[in-house]
Parts: sequence; C-alpha cells; structure tokens
Amino acid sequence: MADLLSEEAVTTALATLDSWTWAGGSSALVRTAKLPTFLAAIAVVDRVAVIAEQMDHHPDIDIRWRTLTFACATHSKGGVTDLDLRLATQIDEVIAAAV
Ligand SMILES: C[C@H](O)[C@H](O)[C@H]1CNC2=NC(N)=NC(=O)C2=N1
Repeated sequence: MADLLSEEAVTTALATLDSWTWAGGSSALVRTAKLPTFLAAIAVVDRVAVIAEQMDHHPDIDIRWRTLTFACATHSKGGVTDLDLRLATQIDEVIAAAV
C-alpha cells in the first residue's frame, strides 16, 4: 500500500490535476463535474467503478442529478497517496471522454 504524500508532493501534483481541490492534511482530493444528462453521469460512475475495482482503490462518489463529486483519499492511511493521484488522473480521463 502506498505511503501518505507530503503536503508539498500533493500541491505539486495538483498543478496537473487542476480540476481537483485539496483542503490539506488528511482531507481528500475533490472534483465536481457536471455531465450533460443524468444517464451520462451514471455512465461515468460505471466506468470509474470498473477502474476502481481494477485498482482496488475506490473514490467516494456523490451523485446529484447530473453533477458528480468524487473524493479520493486512501482511507487506510488517512490522507492522499500516489494511488489517489493515479485514480484522480483516471477519473479526469473518463470525464473528459463524456462531456
Ligand atoms: C483490501 C483492500 O485493498 C482495501 O480495503 C482497499 C479497498 N479500496 C480502498 N479505497 C480507498 N480509497 N482507500 C482504501 O484504504 C481502500 N482500501
């Protein structure tokens, strides 16, 4: 299991994950995305679910009609690890293909 990243490492990574916010400390990386329709949003969730299973690393997902909020943290470590950066990058790719 990956180790917790330093504040500096997460901040540096956020330069390329520019749709994501991070409140620091043990908080998760968070991204919201509005999809064209509810079904498009659910399709994104379905694709992310497959990726999460392959990675054995799972985001928290909030679904509000066609707006999705993803939160990526490593629960067992209490913060952000390299797995969260990789998962956030993959979520970006799924969203980019859907909007
Ligand atoms: C056994 C298995 O690897 C763990 O339960 C995994 C599953 N998915 C997970 N996902 C996330 N985000 N954090 C975890 O600590 C975590 N643990």
